[in-house]
This record gives sequence, C-alpha cells and structure tokens, in this order.
Amino acid sequence: MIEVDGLSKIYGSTTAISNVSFNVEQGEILGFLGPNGAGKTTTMRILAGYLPATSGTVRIAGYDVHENSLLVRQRIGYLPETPPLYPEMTVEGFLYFVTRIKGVPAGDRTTKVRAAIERCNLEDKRNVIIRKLSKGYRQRVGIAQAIVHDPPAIILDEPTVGLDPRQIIDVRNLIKSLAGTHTIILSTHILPEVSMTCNRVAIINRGKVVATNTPENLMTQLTGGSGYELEIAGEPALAKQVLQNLAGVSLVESMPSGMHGHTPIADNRGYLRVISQPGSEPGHEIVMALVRAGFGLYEMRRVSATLEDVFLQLTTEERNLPSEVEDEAKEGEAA
Ligand SMILES: Nc1ncnc2c1ncn2[C@@H]1O[C@H](COP(=O)(O)OP(=O)(O)OP(=O)(O)O)[C@@H](O)[C@H]1O
Repeated sequence: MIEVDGLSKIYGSTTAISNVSFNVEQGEILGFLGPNGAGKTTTMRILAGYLPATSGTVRIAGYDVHENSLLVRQRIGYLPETPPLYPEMTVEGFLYFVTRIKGVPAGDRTTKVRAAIERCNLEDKRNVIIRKLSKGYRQRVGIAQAIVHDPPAIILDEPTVGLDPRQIIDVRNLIKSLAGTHTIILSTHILPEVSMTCNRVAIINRGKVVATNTPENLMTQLTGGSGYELEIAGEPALAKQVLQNLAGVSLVESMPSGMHGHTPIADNRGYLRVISQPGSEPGHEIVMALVRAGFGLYEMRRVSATLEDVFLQLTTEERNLPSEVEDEAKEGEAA
C-alpha cells in the first residue's frame, strides 16, 4: 500500500534523511520510531506530499506522490505535528469543509462526516467551536479530518504528543480501531507507543532506517530476547569493562536506580544489566568472569529484553558499525 524507496532530503548543508526505504502492507500499522531530529517529520511530510524529496520515490496505493499528488492526497489522511484546524469553525462545519476540499461527492459528505464524528467520539462536540476544545479533543478533530474522506492510507506525525495519559489511551485505541481497514504510519519517539499500537516498527536514527521488523522479532533477533540483571560488589564501570567483551554478551549498561527500581542498598554495590546475543546464554561465563576479576555477586536474575534495549542498541552512537560511520563521513565529504 505504501512503498518508500531510496528517499533522501537535503536542506542546504543538512542531510535530514538519507536513502530511506520501507513498505507498509495493506491494513498494517507501522511505527516510525526515532529520537528527536532523526528525520521523522521530514519523512512524514514527504509521504503526505507536502514536501518534495531531494531523491527517491514514494508510491501510495500505486500512485507516485510526486507525479500524481492530487490522486494521492485523495487517498491519504495526514495528521501533521500541529493539526491544521480552523479555530472559528464548529467541529462538524470543519469536517464538512475538509470533505469538500478532499473531493468527496456532495451526496456522500453527510455520511462521511457522521462516521468520522462517531469513530473519534466527537458526538458531544459536533457543534462546538474548535477554539473552545481541549487539547485532547482537538487532537481527535485532527484525526477526524485525516480519516473523514475514508482514505486507504493514514499518516500520523506524533499523534499523542502533549496529551494527558487518559487522552493518550483514547487516541491509541482509536488508531488501533482503524487498522485492518486502513494502512497506517505513525511517527513517534515514544517506545511504548510502538509496542502497544503497531504491528511493525521502522527505527530511524540520524536520517537512516537502521531496522524494520515486528517489535517481537526485533527484540529476539537483536538482543537475543533476554539478559541478566546483576547486583555486584565493586565498581560498576570496571565490572562493565570485564563483561562487555565476553562471548555471548551484546550490551552491558549500568542501572543507577538499582535492581528492582529501588535505591541501591549500599554504597559499595553496583547494578548492571547485561543483554545477551541471539541464541546465547552467557550466565555461567558472567559469573566466572566476575569472580575471576575479584567482584562479589549478591544477586543475578534473568530479564526479558525490551524494545527500549533494541532502540538504545541501534541509536547509541558508540554502537554504530564502523562501516556506517565511514559511509556518513564519505557522504559529508561529498556534500
Ligand atoms: N526546514 C528545515 N531546514 C533545515 N533543516 C531542517 C529543516 N527541517 C528539518 N531540518 C533538520 O533535519 C533533521 C531532521 O528533522 P525532523 O524534523 O525531520 O526530525 P524529527 O525526527 O521529526 O524530530 P523531532 O522528533 O524533534 O520532531 C534535523 O537535523 C533538523 O534540524
């Protein structure tokens, strides 16, 4: 449904995105996850036809976004970071207006507006002026304007930013209810959003897609899906050095808040989390290496890796592969 191939965008001397490629299948929700400045908004705007790419192509429902922009705009719904609302219009009046500009035939407009209002739980607010709505309701109107013409593809840029926890749950449920009948891309920097809402995730870092898979597969393939938490006697930074080169260990990180989220019990103790490589169980080697190096071990327990581990693994600069760093340096020289 959505095919992105080799997309790049250069603003003056800044390469915002570089050679971004991914597909979204019919009915899927893809989470486009990345830290601030990674290139999410730039990608979403290009997909929605609001920004030309420097190179690469985007096809939505078979149409090229650049060559058939009008046809594409009728087939997508787009929620930018700031929803494009007219504050002096009522919710219903605004949605009618959107159906007109999206080319919905006059005879279908009432049905479509009614359906979007129902779907977004806006029945009580249909005659309220948008200016008087709370942030959460405005966001619902933003989503309603994106779906009112019943587009097959929906692009949502950070749809839950600025909402309170209750509103976040409502918006996530609304998005999930749209899957199946719609194909959705949702950009976010919030990890739980992806695990809770999306079937697949593309992780973008510094303008490049570094992984695309289901959240479950990413956790299994990239981190082995498990690891260990340790409470040691000794200096955690030194223990980290001992453990991070062990066979079967993929990542070692300090846990400043202690093992169970509690404050550390004593000053001379350290807390570490060790992520194992796919298919390996380095528990025995970890214990032996710590003992050999003179550390004490107070507690050791297995933990499942989280999407957060994967994300950190893929977006932490020091873990970038040398080849990636070299590629970037060459691109910099070329620019
Ligand atoms: N109009 C612009 N002119 C110059 N540079 C830009 C422009 N828009 C974005 N950039 C740069 O492109 C890069 C990607 O920005 P983008 O807004 O796409 O990231 P993002 O992942 O959406 O970030 P955030 O989560 O902070 O919104 C950043 O380095 C940003 O400074």
